[in-house]
Amino acid sequence: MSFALAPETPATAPLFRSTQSYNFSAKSYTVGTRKSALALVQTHLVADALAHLHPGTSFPVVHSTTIGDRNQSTPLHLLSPYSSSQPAKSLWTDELEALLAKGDFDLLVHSLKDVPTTLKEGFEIAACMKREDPRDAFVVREGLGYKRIEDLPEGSVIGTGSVRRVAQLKRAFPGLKFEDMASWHALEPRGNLNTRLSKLDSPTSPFSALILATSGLTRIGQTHRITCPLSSPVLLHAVGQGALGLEIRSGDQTARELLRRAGHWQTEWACGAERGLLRVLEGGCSVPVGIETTVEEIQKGEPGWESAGYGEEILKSLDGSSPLIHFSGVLPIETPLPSPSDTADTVRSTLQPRRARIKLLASVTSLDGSVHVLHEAPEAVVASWRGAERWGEECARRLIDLGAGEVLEDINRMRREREEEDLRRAKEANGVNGNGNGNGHGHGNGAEVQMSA
Ligand SMILES: NCc1[nH]cc(CCC(=O)O)c1CC(=O)O
Repeated sequence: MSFALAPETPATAPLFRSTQSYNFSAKSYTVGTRKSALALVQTHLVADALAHLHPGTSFPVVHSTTIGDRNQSTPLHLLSPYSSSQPAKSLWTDELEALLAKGDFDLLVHSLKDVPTTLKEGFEIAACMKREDPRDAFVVREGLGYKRIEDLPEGSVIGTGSVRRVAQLKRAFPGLKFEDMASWHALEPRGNLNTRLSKLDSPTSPFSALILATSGLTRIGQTHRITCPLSSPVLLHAVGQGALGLEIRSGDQTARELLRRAGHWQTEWACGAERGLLRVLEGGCSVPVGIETTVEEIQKGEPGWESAGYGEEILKSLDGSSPLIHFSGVLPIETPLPSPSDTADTVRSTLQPRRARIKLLASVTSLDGSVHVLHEAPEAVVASWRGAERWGEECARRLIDLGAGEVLEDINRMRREREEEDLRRAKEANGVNGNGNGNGHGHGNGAEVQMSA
C-alpha cells in the first residue's frame, strides 16, 4: 500500500478524527481517492465544493494506489481477494475503505458506478454530487471521418471491455467487432482514459473507435474527442454513471454535517433507484444492465402532489441515527441535522414533504446480444430517497419476470466456469494467488469479468 499527498495538499495538515458530535473546530478533513487522473480531478472537484461551503475547514486530497491501479494486466477477478464470493468490483474500494476506517481518510470520492451496490458494514454513501451527462460517448480515431457509429464499415473494431457496452452494441451492430483495449498488447496496462485515447490514435492501433463515458471525458478536459453521444434505444448507460459518490464511516456525524449541503437530491434519488434495481439483479456479479432515469420535482399543487408517493412511510421512521442519504431532499437546509439521539417523532417534525416523478428505462442483455430484455416502467411518484430505491427494486423484479432472470443465470454460470478455469491456470502458472503478471489470455470475447464501465 502506498499513498502520497497530492501536490495541492498542505504537507503538514493535521489529521482530524471524527467525534460523536459535530465539531466545528475541525480544521482539516482528509479526502481520499484512487490514483488516476480522473479520480484526482473528481476528488478536487468535491474538495473545492466543500471548501466553498465551509471556508473555515481545509480539505486536503490524498490518493492511494489501489491494487487494481498497480497491477493492470491481470484479469480483475484474479486480483480480488474474495474471488467469486464477492464482486470483483469491490477491488477498487476495499483498500480505500480500510484507510477510511483507520481514520487516514475522512471521506472517499468515487465514481458511483464503481461502487458496489451493497457497502460493507461500517460505511455509507452519504451524498452524491450533481450528475454529469450520464450517457456513453462514441469516440472516433483521429483522422477517420466517421461521425456516427452507424457509419462505420462492417468489421470495424471498437475498443471496449465493458460487458454492458459490448452486449448492447453487438445487438444493435452485429457487423462490428469489439475488443478490450487491454487485450491489445498483453503487457500494456489496462490504462486510464488518456492512455486509451492515445492507443486509439496510435498508427498501429486496430481500433476505429472507442466507447467511453461522456462524464469522464468531460472531466479530464477531452470533451472535444466525443464524436457523438450514445443513448437508448442503442445503448443505455451504466447504473450510477456520471455521478460522484461520497463515502464516509457510517454514523460519522461530523462528516454528515460537512456533506449535507454538497449533495444533489435529484441525482441521489435517480441513482438510488438505479442502484436498487442493480442490487436486485446482480447477485454478486457485474452484469450487462443498462439504464436511463429521470427525476422531476412535482411542485406543491401540481398533479401528482397529492398522491401518496413511494417511500412516504419511511419519513415517519427516520431518526437521528439514520444514514444521511435517507434525508436526501427532505431536510431543509436551514434545519439543523438531527443529532444521533433524536427520536423519530422529533425528526419527523423537521422534515419537508417532497414529490418527484420518476421515469425509468432499464435493460438486461445477453453477452452475445441475442436476448435483450427491456422494461420501460410506468411513471411513478416518489416521496423519498428510499422510495426511489424501492421503485428501482420493483422495476428489477419486473425485468426478471420479463425474462432477465434467465439471461443473468446464464451469465453467472459462464462466469463461474471462467473464474475457476482462470484461477486454476494462474495457480499452475506461478503457484501464487494471482499476483503475478497474468498472461493476458482470453481477453476480447466480451465475457471477461471487467469493471462495470
Ligand atoms: N469503467 C471505468 C470508469 N468508471 C468511471 C468512469 C467515468 C464515468 C463516470 O463518471 O461514471 C469510467 C470510465 C468510462 O466508463 O469511460
